[in-house]
Amino acid sequence: MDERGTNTHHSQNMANSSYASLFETKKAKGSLFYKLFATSIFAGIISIWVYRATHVAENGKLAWIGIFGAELWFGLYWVVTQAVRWNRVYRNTFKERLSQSVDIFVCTADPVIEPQMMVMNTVLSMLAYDYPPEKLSVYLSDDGGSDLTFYALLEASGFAKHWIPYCKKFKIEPRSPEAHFGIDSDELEACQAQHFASIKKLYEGMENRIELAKKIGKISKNALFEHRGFSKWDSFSSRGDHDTILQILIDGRDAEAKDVEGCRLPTLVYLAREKRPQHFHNFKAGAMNALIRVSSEISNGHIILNVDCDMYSNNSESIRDALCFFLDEESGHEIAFVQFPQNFRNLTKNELYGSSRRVYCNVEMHGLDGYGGPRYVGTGCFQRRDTLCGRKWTKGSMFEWKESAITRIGEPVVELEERIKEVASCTFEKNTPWGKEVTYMLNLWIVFETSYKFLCLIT
Ligand SMILES: O=c1ccn([C@@H]2O[C@H](COP(=O)(O)OP(=O)(O)O[C@H]3O[C@H](CO)[C@@H](O)[C@H](O)[C@H]3O)[C@@H](O)[C@H]2O)c(=O)[nH]1
Ligand SMILES: [Mn+2]
Repeated sequence: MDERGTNTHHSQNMANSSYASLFETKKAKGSLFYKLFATSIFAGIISIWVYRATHVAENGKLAWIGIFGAELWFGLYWVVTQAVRWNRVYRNTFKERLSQSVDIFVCTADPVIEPQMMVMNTVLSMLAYDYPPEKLSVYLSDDGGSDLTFYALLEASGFAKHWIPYCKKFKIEPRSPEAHFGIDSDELEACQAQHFASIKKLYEGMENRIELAKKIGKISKNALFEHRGFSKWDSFSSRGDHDTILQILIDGRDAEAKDVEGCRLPTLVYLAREKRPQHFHNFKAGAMNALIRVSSEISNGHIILNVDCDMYSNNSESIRDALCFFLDEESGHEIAFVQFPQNFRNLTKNELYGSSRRVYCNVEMHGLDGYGGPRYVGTGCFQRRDTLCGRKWTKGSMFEWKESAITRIGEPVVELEERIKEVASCTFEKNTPWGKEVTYMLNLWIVFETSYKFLCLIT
């Protein structure tokens, strides 16, 4: 793989224009030392083999065979592990000049095993990304078709008006409320401590209302009457048999959609795609397909981020980090996705089960990156919308950003929702070019459909 950002081709480019790379690639520090060290170990292994082969034991032949076999296996294993350690590269971003629109898809499927508060923490951490709100849209796909999840999202959209400005003001990391409220408030500065207490109270209020609604099995009468969205459940028979429910909870086009400090808010959409018993729904892949189509009619973001509902963003700058790769003028057009592998929270220092996946994340992924890119890991992945919609890669072609159609400006929300409901129907993919060519069958397209270079960024 070429050494993007540091090679000679790049320096020529620098001389010709004012082009500045958006990321740099650095070889691992001490790589020469490591190679020498590895070579010396390899020499040691060979000497052991030679010694063993030339010193066949007279007595105890069985033991000799056993030991030689073990040494051969160890040597072989050691050589194989070097493949992902030999050529490590690390990448850093430069986050200026980023202006693309981004659509975030959060998928949930079961209102019981994926509790509402967990899902809302995911959504809130996405809404609070450090990125211009008018270029950010968050879509919650609810395959459980639960009015309780819809209610929780409605509550979260209200809480977001306090949470987003709080995060920005105090540069909170990470931006999942639950993770933040777990910290020790005694360590905060006096001015933040006061805000911390009041926003925590708001959060607990929201949590209590959601848990109460769950307990009594229905949404509080007030909320029911307040929001037109609940009427969509009138024709709902079961989670496997219902019409599309699409609700734009925060309309980013509306200049009046503001947080408590008067700043614009990102768009927030609830989608429960149509489900019918006679049509197979294809799990997360089916949800992703519906989300791609629905979002193309609402925000049509250039870049799509998909996350499972059981993870939250750990770094509010991830969008800008990812864009630095996609927007690189020299090689950005060769990159189909940038991913942030999932990590676990609350690991103990001495955890024994390999859950921190240190070697995988800090060594082997970079090792594979050195050869052109690691494999796709499913969630936490930024993708170009056009690559998901069947754009073919041709060598040397530069990627052109098309501005999203602005025809929707001025169209009332209710009409917009009704018009695009159809693209989330369970029969949309039948006998249409979309169904034949585009259908995003979970993860497989990456392997079979693209010849892009894949890139991995771990922060
Ligand atoms: O009908 C369904 C079933 C699942 N999901 C969602 O899909 C996500 C992943 O499903 P899960 O059952 O949690 O699978 P995991 O094995 O935990 O997921 C890993 O493996 C999947 C398949 O490779 C990837 O898509 C995921 O991103 C990756 O985290 C979750 O957010 C679900 O809510 C739906 O939206 N609709
Ligand atoms: Mn999961």
